[in-house]
Amino acid sequence: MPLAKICASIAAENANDLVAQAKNAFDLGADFVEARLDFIVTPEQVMQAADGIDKDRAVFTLRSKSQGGRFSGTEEERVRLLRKLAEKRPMLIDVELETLQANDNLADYLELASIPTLVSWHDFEKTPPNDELADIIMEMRLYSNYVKVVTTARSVEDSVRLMSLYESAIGLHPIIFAMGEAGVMTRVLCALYGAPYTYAAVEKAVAPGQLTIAQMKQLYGSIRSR
Ligand SMILES: O=C1C[C@@](O)(C(=O)O)C[C@@H](O)[C@@H]1O
Repeated sequence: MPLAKICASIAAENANDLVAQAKNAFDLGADFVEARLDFIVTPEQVMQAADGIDKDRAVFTLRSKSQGGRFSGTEEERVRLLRKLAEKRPMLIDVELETLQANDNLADYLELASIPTLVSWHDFEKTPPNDELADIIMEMRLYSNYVKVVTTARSVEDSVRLMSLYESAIGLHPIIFAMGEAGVMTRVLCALYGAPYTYAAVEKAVAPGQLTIAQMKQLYGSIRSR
């Protein structure tokens, strides 16, 4: 049994490239792919990309600019598109906590239709105190039992402290780790703390500190072989 599952983040500007990159990621040994659909330029291409990849092994993400994403349309358009993507029933649909809080209709639909939803929250500057992060997790709990909290580690201390947040997320399939150089250890360790998978890059990092699929496999492989 591999020690950890790997989810490759795929970012491309059109459907064909995204589908090709997803195939490449699976060939390289990724267990899952995260389709960063917010990098795609038109809504038609977003839906075409969603149709082109193996949705049972895919996380669909349409990240807002306010949470570090690239989606260039209006918030109404993004929410409408999220709903259409959810109707495709991917393995998980990633929706930011603030999006669920601001859009009852979307939240109700995801719940009533039992769409597996990964509630996410990101901080691209720092790692707030753990009690603040625990409060965020409490709010996430209202929407799903899949949660993701991604912060930015400014120091190794931030990373070490962040790992104890797993205690506040029992039963929530938590994915908790930190971006940045000082956070790389958390990307590797999260699997040992019970995260269902860790994110990796195919080649180019989609977020600060992302390792490649090959690096992750090398690290986990050598833990296993001892
Ligand atoms: O939330 C995350 C994690 C991530 O930001 C990372 O740091 O690996 C990459 C994003 O694509 C994904 O949605």
